[in-house]
Amino acid sequence: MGTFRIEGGQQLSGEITPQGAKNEALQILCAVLLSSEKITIHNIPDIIDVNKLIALLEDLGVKIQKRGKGSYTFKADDINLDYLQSDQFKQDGRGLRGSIMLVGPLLGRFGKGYIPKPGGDKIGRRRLDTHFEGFIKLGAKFRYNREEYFYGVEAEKLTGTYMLLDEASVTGTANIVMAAVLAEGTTTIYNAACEPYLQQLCKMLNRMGAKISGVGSNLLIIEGVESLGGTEHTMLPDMIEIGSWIGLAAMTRSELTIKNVSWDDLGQIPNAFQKLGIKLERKDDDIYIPKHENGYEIQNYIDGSILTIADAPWPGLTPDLLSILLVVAIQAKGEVVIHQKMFESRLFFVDKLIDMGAKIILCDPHRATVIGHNFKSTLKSTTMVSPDIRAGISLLIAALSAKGTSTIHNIEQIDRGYEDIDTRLRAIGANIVRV
Ligand SMILES: CC(=O)N[C@H]1[C@@H](OP(=O)(O)OP(=O)(O)OC[C@H]2O[C@@H](n3ccc(=O)[nH]c3=O)[C@H](O)[C@@H]2O)O[C@H](CO)[C@@H](O)[C@@H]1O
Ligand SMILES: C=C(OP(=O)(O)O)C(=O)O
Repeated sequence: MGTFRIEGGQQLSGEITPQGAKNEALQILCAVLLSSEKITIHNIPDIIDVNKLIALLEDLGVKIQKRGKGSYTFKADDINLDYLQSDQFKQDGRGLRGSIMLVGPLLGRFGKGYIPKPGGDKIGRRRLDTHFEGFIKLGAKFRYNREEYFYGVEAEKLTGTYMLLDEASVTGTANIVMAAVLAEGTTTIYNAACEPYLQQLCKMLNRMGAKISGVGSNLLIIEGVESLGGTEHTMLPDMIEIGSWIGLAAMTRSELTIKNVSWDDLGQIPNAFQKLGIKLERKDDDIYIPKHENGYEIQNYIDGSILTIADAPWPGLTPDLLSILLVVAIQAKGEVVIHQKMFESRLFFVDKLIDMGAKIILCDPHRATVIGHNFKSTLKSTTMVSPDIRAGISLLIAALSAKGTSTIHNIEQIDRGYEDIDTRLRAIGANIVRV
């Protein structure tokens, strides 16, 4: 179990460049299974989850070459489907959430796809019904081995159809799209998720010869094609990492520039931080955050009632930033309710923040009220364990703002989504070491 030691209370300054998007990378990497031709991908983040998925693809027989930092070529012209039944796969496939998206492309191209119950954050129930209901609608037979937690779908052929998803699942939509692009006839997916991750996936698939329309909306229409070719693709910057840097700047009262953020793909994210009173300036495609010497004040609603920040399927606010917004609110002037609607166990980490001196009431597993300090009192340093990726980065931000030396254990949870975080933090003046 890795550990960070952090000497808090420093003001940071400088520029930071976001890594390629983790959740986009997990979709795009699975899509390389859809073609026997060469696919080149750039801006792949060097993080634990992505590296685990690349290793899984290699074990499946995909020929992979590293071309430079973050750039790889993939050629899936000789796939070893027997590997999918091996104990090794049953072990490694569990290592991350994103591996679930191997199933759709395997089913679409080879008529069968298997996966052990995938891993990822333990942040409440994470069901897979939407994925498998979609595959079944396309004509696949579903089987589930309860003893081994092993899922499988098989089909002689997939046939396009209309489907209304029971929820706008991000990985579920990606999975079904990747199966449907090679189905016979037209598939219509209503209540599709439409995050930039999915938009990027659909654009890449269209460049490979797929026929997907409605990209960016919750109604996707996919005309099946016989086969797909090669392409080149570049990942967008990671919007959750961008939000994490905004939170860090505000909470440590630092002046930071976040480079090349792809503003137009950030949706509600800048707005959510601005509602907490944080000043952001758009400079070309960068975000400039000035030093908040006089703090930041939470905006109430027009009628004067207390602000609620809640997640919603895109184009609503992504749930992956709520833990960070919650931490930032600790030093704001005013009060806010953070309502995490999607996940059931993602707010329990606030106990640690309360130990550090934060004024937070956990109303129920989904809602926390934060009463801001307005920098009148500093958080106390402490020792903590990172429970999940976003709680981990939030605790790290809290530690960087606190007085004294804090220790964070289980930092693998942070490393699974943030590339070289300690080195990049030291480059802007943070006092953090990996021990
Ligand atoms: C690898 C990856 O891409 N992970 C992301 C993906 O996970 P993932 O694709 O696993 O998450 P889903 O979109 O399937 O659902 C997330 C949770 O939200 C609930 N839900 C979802 C849609 C909806 O309309 N209503 C609703 O309540 C689901 O029941 C589930 O508990 O999307 C999540 C939601 O943005 C993000 O937190 C994860 O970082
Ligand atoms: C919940 C997340 O990731 P995963 O779906 O991989 O667990 C996340 O990125 O915040």
